[in-house]
Amino acid sequence: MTITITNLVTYDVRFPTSRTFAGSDAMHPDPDYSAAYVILQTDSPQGLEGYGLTFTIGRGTEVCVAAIRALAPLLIGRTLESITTNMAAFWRSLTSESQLRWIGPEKGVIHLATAAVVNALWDLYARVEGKSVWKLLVDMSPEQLVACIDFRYITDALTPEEALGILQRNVATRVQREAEMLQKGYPAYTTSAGWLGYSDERLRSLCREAIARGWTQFKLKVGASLQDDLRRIQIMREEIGPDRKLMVDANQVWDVNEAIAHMQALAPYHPWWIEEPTSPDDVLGHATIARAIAPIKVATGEHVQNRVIFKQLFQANAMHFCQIDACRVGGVNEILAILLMAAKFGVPVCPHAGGVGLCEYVQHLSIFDYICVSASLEDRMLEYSAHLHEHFFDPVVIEDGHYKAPLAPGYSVKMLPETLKAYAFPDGEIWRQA
Ligand SMILES: C[C@H](O)[C@@H](O)CC(=O)C(=O)O
Ligand SMILES: [Mg+2]
Repeated sequence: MTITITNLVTYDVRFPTSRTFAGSDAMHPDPDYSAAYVILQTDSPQGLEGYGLTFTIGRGTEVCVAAIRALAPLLIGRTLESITTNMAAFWRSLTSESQLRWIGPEKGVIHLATAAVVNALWDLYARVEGKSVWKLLVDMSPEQLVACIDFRYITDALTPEEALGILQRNVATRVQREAEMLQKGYPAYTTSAGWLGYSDERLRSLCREAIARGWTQFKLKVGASLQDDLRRIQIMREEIGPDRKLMVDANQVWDVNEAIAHMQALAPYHPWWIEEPTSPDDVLGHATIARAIAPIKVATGEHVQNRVIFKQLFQANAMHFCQIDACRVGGVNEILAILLMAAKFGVPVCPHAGGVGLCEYVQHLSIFDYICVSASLEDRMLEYSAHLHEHFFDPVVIEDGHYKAPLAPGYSVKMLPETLKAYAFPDGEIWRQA
């Protein structure tokens, strides 16, 4: 079926989560979870559209919307087929557009916008094929997958031939892992008990509720005063016991030496990883921290801007867990490059999902990663945060601490029309009442 993209519509959608401190951390104490949301309209007789978003936390969403509008002429008028037959070339045409590139390149707002548009395109592609995005990827041949990747700047770490080799060695056993995913789902951890703005009582009661629901792995926000962090980690450890996993997340507030000192003080509570201990751009700083605080591990990625910085983090042994974000880097195509580099360097991928729509996105990426790339669940888990799923047509389904594999066609981020209306900023009723 040949379909043409006829229009791109974008929305600024914001949820007032700062009112309850949901999503709060040491660097972002008052996030309003938000999305620069995209609809790709087409001439499909069935009315097929593609839906994508990039995650933001309030002010600045309008800047992402403007960047998405700047990219729109690169898609409007194109047939889906002309794009999918050479995905890598299409991706490069967006990220290397001769004038827009200057305001990146491949980073910041223009790259967030690229992600929204590229993800909307994958959503459309999957809907046309009648598959969920993970299944669309799983059904592609290794050659087709490699043809989606722009290898510019990463061939010193991963060549197309090596990427092909990784994918090919897993082909024979894909079917078993796909059946396992459909039956058991992908293991997860919860972030929802430990937001920084929650009181000690709330932290305690949310840990209890989460355990009752079957959660076995927990993340706690840290990075306030050491005294507060010690008190809060003690509460979480008391509640979850010595055997359940506890991870901590500082959201970039520390200098390198502060991170080391702080983590040495928290070490008696056995955190499994420290996430974003310092600036996401500081590759060598992460490596220094990783060496100094072993056996505590280092995780990062939600603010890592592109495959080039991920490459350096891998090359420098600077992170033990790779936390891809579905819309920080340039959408599915760039994620494929990062998953394959992670496999080559033997680093488990545990995606970032604390945000609106991120859980919906990353379930597809982790399920694909397991079936086709890593072929392992060891030390791997997907983040889960409990808020705002009710705004999607196909919200994530969690059972017993696992994500159920999504089966509906697309990438799962299509929002309800009433949500787009009520939470539109600044004119939706939620904001007019504020
Ligand atoms: C501002 C976001 O909620 C951020 O704190 C999420 C995050 O760091 C995570 O989920 O990890
Ligand atoms: Mg984080």
